[in-house]
Amino acid sequence: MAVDTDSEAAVGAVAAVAAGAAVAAGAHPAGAATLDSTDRRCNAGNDPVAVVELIGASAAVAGRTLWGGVNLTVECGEFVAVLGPNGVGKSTLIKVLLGVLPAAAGEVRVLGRRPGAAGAQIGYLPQRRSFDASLRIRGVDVVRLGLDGDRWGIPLPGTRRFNARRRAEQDRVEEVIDLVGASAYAHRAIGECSGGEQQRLLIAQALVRRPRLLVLDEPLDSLDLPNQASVAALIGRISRSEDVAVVMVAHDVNPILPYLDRVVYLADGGAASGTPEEVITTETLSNLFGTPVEVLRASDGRLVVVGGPEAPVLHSDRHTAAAVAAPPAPIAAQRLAGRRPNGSEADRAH
Ligand SMILES: Nc1ncnc2c1ncn2[C@@H]1O[C@H](COP(=O)(O)OP(=O)(O)OP(=O)(O)O)[C@@H](O)[C@H]1O
Repeated sequence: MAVDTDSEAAVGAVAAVAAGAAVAAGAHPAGAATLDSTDRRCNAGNDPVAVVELIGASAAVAGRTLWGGVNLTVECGEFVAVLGPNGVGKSTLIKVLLGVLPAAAGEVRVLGRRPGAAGAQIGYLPQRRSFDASLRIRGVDVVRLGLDGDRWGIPLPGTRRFNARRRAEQDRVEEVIDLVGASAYAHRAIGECSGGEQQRLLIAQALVRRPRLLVLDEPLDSLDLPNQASVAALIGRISRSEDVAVVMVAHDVNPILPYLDRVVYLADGGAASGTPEEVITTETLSNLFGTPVEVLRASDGRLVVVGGPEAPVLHSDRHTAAAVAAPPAPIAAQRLAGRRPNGSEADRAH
């Protein structure tokens, strides 16, 4: 979200970002229960409920079908990218997962429930956030808004229960700041932090309630290449260490390629899903877009897409067509091979 120089607007932006977390938190009354981590682990891979499941799903806005036939299963701790050209409906897919927009057809389940019903277990980072340099709110306070940004009323301090909850919350805020590597600057004003530092703090905010699903809308947008690489590595590490499934909209797959389990590639009316090796191929993308598309692999493992309506994995800056990609990022075949084998077919529907 862009913020102008008016500091009031900037404060509004903080609230709006917190509201992003709160949208995900839904009407869940924040409290000690939300800090309990005992029910959020992957259960050694035996969890019977997929975190996200789409079966033949399609979406439409203003009577226009954006994409359709999406089949996707995201298991606990998996990292999935949503790819496709500008305006194809990537953010719309996120709206469907959050329950903001109903699917036009097919079935969508999030943590075994209808979208929107499991809000407290979803951390959400909306698209295009930034803070004005004059904003004085500290990073740690922005993270804390992820815990209590949706809490109304004045708490009654002094009680043992209140104090215990405050301590637990404080511990969690510090823990998650440490997790994203933001301890060195979390007590500075957020407006003084760099774009990459702000992004880490916002990821901490989305994680602070220990969500089982992290939904990120272009979190690498507007970061320089080194920051794209380090934030991508952070998200990949968190998906494993915190057992949180990640669904991330991306315009350039290369920074996240080493960490991905699956991709969903959206095209006008259709979609393809599967492992990156299955989907990001000359054959699959040519079929999907109905026009010749060539996928080239550079010697350092980067993927370059040539042709088609747009080359979404080609460029790191979504506003230029320059063939710049992430730092060396070979596909970690062993990582992909080590993941759950189910759902690995490239589905195509058009
Ligand atoms: N409320 C709405 N009414 C009408 N059209 C809409 C509405 N919301 C989104 N759209 C249209 O739906 C299409 C998909 O939008 P969406 O934001 O999901 O695309 P996207 O793939 O995320 O795009 P980008 O990569 O540019 O962020 C766009 O053409 C957009 O203009």
